[in-house]
Amino acid sequence: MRSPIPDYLQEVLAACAPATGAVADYIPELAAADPDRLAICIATPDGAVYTAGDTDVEFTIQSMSKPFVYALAIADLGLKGVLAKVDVEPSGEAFNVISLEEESGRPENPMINAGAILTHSLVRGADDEERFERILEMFSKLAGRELSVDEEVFASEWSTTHRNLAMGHMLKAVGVMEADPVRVVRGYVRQCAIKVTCRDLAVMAATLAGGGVHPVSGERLLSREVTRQALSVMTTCGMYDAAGDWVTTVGIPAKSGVSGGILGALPGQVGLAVFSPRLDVHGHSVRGVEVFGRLSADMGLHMMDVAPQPTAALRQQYADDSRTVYRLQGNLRFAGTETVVRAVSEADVETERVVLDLTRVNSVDDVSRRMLDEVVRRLAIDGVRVELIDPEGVLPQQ
Ligand SMILES: NC(=O)CC[C@H](N)C(=O)O
Repeated sequence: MRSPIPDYLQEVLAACAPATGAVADYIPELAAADPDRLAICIATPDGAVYTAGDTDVEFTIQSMSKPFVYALAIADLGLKGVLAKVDVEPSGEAFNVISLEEESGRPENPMINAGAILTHSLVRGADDEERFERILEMFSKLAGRELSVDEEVFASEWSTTHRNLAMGHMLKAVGVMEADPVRVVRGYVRQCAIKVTCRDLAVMAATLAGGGVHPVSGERLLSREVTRQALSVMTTCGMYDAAGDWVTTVGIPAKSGVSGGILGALPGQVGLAVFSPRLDVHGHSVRGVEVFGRLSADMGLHMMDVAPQPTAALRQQYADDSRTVYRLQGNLRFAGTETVVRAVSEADVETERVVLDLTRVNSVDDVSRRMLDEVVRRLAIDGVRVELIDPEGVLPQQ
């Protein structure tokens, strides 16, 4: 059978209105982009990739680099170290606004330029070359292929980036950034000029959606904690002064870039990317926003969309002469496991044995494991022996 998913993406593409808006031209070389390109790509955390349109056309990553460099800085320095330098508050302002928090002198968040420039400076490296090489290497791993810099776009932005240089000098002047501001901004502009395709972005996003594990290589590239932090700031700050509108309508942690790409990562489900260079007033791709809205609505991807009937964790419960059996199912997290704990607490177990049957359970998170341990311990105090049936070994070892 031919998968219906590429056909669906093709349909979304065909239904797109002709793009309005204009390509970014404050970076002169970006004005040369073909404004009517359009690509959509989705990638699952287990490595399936679906594409439609110009998915293999290269463009520069621009601000979509920011969450990944933020992740690298945290991996290098620890979250506390990074938070001491860059806050995580949505600024509600444009990406290129020149501002710092009054008291702390920190940029408001790592998704606006001021925060991203400082974040770049925090990546480990003996000098700027090594720092940049580490970023490029990480991006290549995330994309699953060797990436390189678009030297024309780099030179073009570097020769006109007075605003970013002003931010670099300001960060240095207030003492929140240690490194040389001109070198850091140069590195940041190079980071923005790394070339990617829509497919690369979807795969990179799928790594975030998969909790830091690369969808194709299976390699863990980011820890769960770092991934969570990157996704969180994407949610609150990734779309700058349109973040509230985006979160409420689309509901997918995302990051846009002035080259016309938007990448989104829905935790546990899917990585998405759209490319269409014409931009709105916020610097987001006009058709990118439109397509994300449609994909989210069609595929039920809004992260706040609560499933009407989550699968019950307790599938069946019965007792015979000698034992009370609880059959559990699905992915056990706090809310589901609580229903099991409640059932056992309220049952007044009269048999000598209790069986907790996990045969149909797919996964058990840490808190659920602790809750089940506590059930076993408390029943033992009451003189009830608990037998755990876990043929697939889903219960995490302590
Ligand atoms: N929003 C963006 O993509 C901005 C990135 C661009 N390199 C800049 O610093 O202005």
